[in-house]
Amino acid sequence: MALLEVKGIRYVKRGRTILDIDAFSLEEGEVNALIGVNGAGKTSFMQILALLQEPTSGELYFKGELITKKNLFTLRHRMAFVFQQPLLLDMTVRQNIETGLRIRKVPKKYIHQRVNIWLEKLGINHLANGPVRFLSGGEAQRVSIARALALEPEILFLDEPFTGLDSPTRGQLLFDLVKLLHGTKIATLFVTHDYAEIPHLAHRLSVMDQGRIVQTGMPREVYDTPKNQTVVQLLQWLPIDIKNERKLMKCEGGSA
Ligand SMILES: Nc1ncnc2c1ncn2[C@@H]1O[C@H](COP(=O)(O)OP(=O)(O)OP(=O)(O)O)[C@@H](O)[C@H]1O
Repeated sequence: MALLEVKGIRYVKRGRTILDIDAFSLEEGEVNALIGVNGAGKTSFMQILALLQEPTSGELYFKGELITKKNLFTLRHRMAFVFQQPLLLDMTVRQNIETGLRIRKVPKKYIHQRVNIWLEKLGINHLANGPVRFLSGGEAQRVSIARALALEPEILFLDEPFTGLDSPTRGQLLFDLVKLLHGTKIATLFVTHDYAEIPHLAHRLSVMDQGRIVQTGMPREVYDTPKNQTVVQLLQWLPIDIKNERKLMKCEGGSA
């Protein structure tokens, strides 16, 4: 069963249809990369999935249960969001991670221990008691990811989390995140404009165009059988390893 499922979502703003999505699902434990040109509707869609925005019409289901105003608040607490900008509070690193746990009413006695675990996992132990205002972009994004993962969400939304980071910082953070996510059952939807991240991180790829999901599938599948010209055009920027992987499979007698 899908963890999160969309049925016939429309999102209209100032008379304009921003999203018109027949069906979409996020499966348990999967990392799904959402791509599309600027303005395609990725952030709007993610905010609706994360229950931060209400669609104009349509239905969302969490583990088969219809999401309504009644269960919205509880279900939102089973999700976490990492924004493009870390959006940290002007306090210490530790306090930033603790705040979300307090809001979600995690018992006090567990908070310190849980924060320690995620400080360690994100490699930011040494920054714990310092103010966030002196952090570099990469460090701040690590805090933001630690804050989200410390909530132990069932679904994680990452909206271009590596934007603005230099290549080595981005590469290391990506490497660490892959290890963390693939070692958990957290379903993740991440928006990216850097297609080099896709083969490392994503089990599935979803392509968005003008407010619609035009194709979803394994990255190589989508690359091999693009549904339309938009997908073809976008995927010409896919990194060489996906293309090579396809050739490699052929050489090894694979079916690709
Ligand atoms: N509150 C709003 N009111 C009116 N239009 C909006 C609103 N929010 C988003 N839009 C429009 O909806 C479209 C989709 O925006 P969105 O930010 O979701 O796209 P995106 O794919 O995330 O873009 P990018 O890659 O540039 O971040 C854009 O044309 C945007 O101008």
